[in-house]
Amino acid sequence: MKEVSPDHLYQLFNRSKRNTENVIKAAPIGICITNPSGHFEMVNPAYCEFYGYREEEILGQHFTVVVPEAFRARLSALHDDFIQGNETHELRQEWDVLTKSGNVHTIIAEAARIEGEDGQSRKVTFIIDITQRKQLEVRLKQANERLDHLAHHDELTELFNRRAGLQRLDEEIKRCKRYGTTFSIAIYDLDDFKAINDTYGHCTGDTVLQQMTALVSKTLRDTDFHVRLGGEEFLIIMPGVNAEEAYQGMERVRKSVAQQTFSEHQLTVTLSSGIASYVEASGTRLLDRADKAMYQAKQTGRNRVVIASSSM
Ligand SMILES: Nc1nc2c(ncn2[C@@H]2O[C@H](COP(=O)(O)OP(=O)(O)OP(=O)(O)O)[C@@H](O)[C@H]2O)c(=O)[nH]1
Repeated sequence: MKEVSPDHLYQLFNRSKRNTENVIKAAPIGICITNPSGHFEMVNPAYCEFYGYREEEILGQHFTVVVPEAFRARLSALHDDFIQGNETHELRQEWDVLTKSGNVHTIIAEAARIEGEDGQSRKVTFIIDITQRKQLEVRLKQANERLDHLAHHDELTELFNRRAGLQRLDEEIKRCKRYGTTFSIAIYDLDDFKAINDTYGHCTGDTVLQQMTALVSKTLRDTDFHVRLGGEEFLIIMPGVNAEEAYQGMERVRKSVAQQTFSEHQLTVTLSSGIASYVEASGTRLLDRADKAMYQAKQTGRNRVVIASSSM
């Protein structure tokens, strides 16, 4: 075997060191090396650019200069554990970090332990900026929540829509069948609402619907489920409530609507309502009975609440 001279070995070592340094310098991701006490010993240009520091500014500083105040103690402890080889956390982690100008970014950091020339451990950290991806994820989550909301709510009044209402009605019937409890529904409809649209326009009509439904929701119990069935017809599902209690509740609603004025034109409106209670009926049958009671309320002069009779 050919013998390698110490000089040659030294040259090879230096070349390898230079090569490593060049690779680190050219790397498109941020890389830093911290010493056992957590101070920066090396930062590459991508690291400096990301944090907005010049190399000479950041070298020698404690690495927590790029960590938001709230995480500093925790990250310092993790750094110590890592240097000592006691890390229990995942090496690849997501963190919020702080740039020189005070902006918070999100990074993925991955770390490796190396040995320094003094024989002590060093931590090499590789960082990838995922701020934009994070922001997109947040926007996507918000868009999905909005879509989900739209799927179950009416856009004008923000009440539950017909589909969500009918689904809830079926669930309530199942619950009552199973536990032998009861519930009531009320259907209500504004009286002569067409006249408001015809006189003041559709926009004013919309405002009246929004303000009136908000007032009704405020008057109801938290456990009641308020639904826009369509147009100016609404449904209220009242769990655990019998017909008489539902009547009292709807009388309260009817009176508060009749006493209030709506829109910039200070309009007054009244409503007619029909009530039906659960008696081993299907959702459709229950709606039908409440609808007939409401029709009777309209027929007998409007601005009133009628409980469905057993013959309905
Ligand atoms: N502004 C507005 N009007 C609506 C909306 N949905 C339904 N309407 C109106 O509500 C009115 C309903 O009219 P009708 O069915 O004749 O009922 P009404 O005038 O309230 O009379 P009664 O129910 O018999 O007391 C129509 O003018 C519809 O255009 C809506 O989202 N916005």
